[in-house]
Amino acid sequence: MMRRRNYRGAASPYGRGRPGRHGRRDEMWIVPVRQGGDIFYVGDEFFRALWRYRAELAPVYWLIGAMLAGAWLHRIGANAWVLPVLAGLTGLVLLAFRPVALVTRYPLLNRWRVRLWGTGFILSISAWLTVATIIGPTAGRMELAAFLATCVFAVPWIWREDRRRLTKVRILRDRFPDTADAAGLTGAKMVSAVIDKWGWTARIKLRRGQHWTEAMNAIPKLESAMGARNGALRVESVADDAGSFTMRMVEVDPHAEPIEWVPRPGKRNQSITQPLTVGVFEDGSDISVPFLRKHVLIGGATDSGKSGLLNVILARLAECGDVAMWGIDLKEGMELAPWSRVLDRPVATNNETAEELLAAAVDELEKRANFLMASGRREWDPKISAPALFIIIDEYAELSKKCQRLADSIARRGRALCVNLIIATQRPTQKAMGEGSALRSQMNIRFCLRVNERPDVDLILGAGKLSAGWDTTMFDGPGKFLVHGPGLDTPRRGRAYRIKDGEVRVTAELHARHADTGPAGSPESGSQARSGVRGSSGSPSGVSGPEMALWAALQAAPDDGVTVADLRAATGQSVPSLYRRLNALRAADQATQISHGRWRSMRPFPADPSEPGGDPESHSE
Ligand SMILES: Nc1ncnc2c1ncn2[C@@H]1O[C@H](COP(=O)(O)OP(=O)(O)OP(=O)(O)O)[C@@H](O)[C@H]1O
Repeated sequence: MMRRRNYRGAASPYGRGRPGRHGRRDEMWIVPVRQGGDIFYVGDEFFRALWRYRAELAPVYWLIGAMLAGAWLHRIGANAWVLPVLAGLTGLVLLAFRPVALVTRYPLLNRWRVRLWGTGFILSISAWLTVATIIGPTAGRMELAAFLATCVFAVPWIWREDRRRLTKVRILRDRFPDTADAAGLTGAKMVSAVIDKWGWTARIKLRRGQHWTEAMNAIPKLESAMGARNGALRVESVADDAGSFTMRMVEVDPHAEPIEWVPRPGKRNQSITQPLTVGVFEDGSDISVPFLRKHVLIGGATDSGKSGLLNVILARLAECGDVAMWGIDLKEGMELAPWSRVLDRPVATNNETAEELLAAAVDELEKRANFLMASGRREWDPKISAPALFIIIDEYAELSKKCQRLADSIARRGRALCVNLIIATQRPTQKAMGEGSALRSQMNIRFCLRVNERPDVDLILGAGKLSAGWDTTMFDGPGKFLVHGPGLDTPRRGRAYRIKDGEVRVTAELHARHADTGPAGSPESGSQARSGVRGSSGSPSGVSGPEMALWAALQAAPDDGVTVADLRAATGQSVPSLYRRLNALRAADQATQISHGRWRSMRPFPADPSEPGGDPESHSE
């Protein structure tokens, strides 16, 4: 078989058409030879460095560029002063109006500080060039002026956070071959790196024939080669490539100090269908927890940070447009009071109002179950018009037996229906959770903060967790926890964000669902507590939203249908939105128009739940 020839004419046994590697036994040594002597090599490296570090060297290039441009304009003649003036004006106009293409290419222009810097830069350089055109770039003190202006603009340019990060990435990448060599991973290359607050993460490509587990074994050597502290480095495999790995260097212990709360931008534009970030793992990565259709248990000793974590979860849920929340706080409503405008029902502060609230939740759950059965579906898909309902219970052990029975019922049946519990308690013993209750086993996400007794870990996280290495008795600061749940099955130490009282107030204000009416049981909220809930979307349709109210009204409609005016009253929706939904239901063969302006459901009797049915909500709103 003819072998393909490489570029030097040597036959490659691998037929790749490129030079073979040094040292193959059946191959002669091929040493790449540079044309020219050492001076060319040095020159080559020098120009490469000028290009590679162009961002850092930019101030020098500006200075040289300005001097050359000034000299050229001056040679053209004094009348050319109009050119730098026009160029400067164009720059200022572009900066002021920022065309989409420009901002897409340079997103930093969205920052006012960058624009301020840009305005100053354009004004200075066009003014200097105008004068240089008329009197010459070296006349008087023109060079000094250019040098000083360059220094002034270079400081923020060099100091920019992202530029410093970029420089650090480059240094890491350039040094990595030596580091890898020292750790016995000769030939490994850093392909990319990202710097963050706590350290950096890099993707490493190993030499062919090496496996990522070799990097795992080389961790102590890598730490030593990089001069890092013990335990600072983590190595993880890359799913689709056994010869690559991800290297995470934690330079600053993220848990050494409280981690400040980071709100999400925008107003209620998050969704419960996405995991919510509640804190930071010890390696600096975000703790993203999937709350959708999950019951949550938070356990820990006094002052371990349960209420703090509960506040973070509430803040994250408040940011979701497709979530409604109710609260029970038997510490006289102290913990949940700041959230009263976010909660869709007055906070229950005693066992009587808690019982009403939980009974309403069971009622809601049954309505949802009937609705899903009638529409042939099994799971509630939360959306703004049909939100997921979370019932937050601080200090569960204080609830009466009757309340606990209702909560147990919600825990058993509420998951698929998006009626979920978030419970905080110190020790979830069988007694505290209610005798004969299966509530604990229904909790799919469990946060275990510091506990005083080792067996409490098993109580909170589940039997066998302590012996499997989940131990929180040694945790020193408040807010530190281990979390167990779907996708969270290794004991990684996490710390919740610290959300201060002021931030709670700001978040609650930003995501307020209604005007404040005080806790349940207070005179001003009495009528609401009795009548049920505040409409989660301002409609009279209750927490399930207009979608379910519409469906219920269509199902209850007589044979000659229900009028659009009645549907409006039942759902609180506008006529165009109602017609949009009605047409979608009609297209799905679930509703029919009997006569002008009169509608009813096509399926007045509950369908067989095992039968795959249409989804009345699957149409765009
Ligand atoms: N993530 C956190 N980071 C830093 N400090 C925190 C954090 N969470 C809570 N703290 C602080 O720890 C202290 C106790 O917190 P918290 O009240 O939440 O504990 P707790 O477990 O609810 O206590 P208790 O059982 O007495 O209600 C408070 O001073 C709070 O500011």
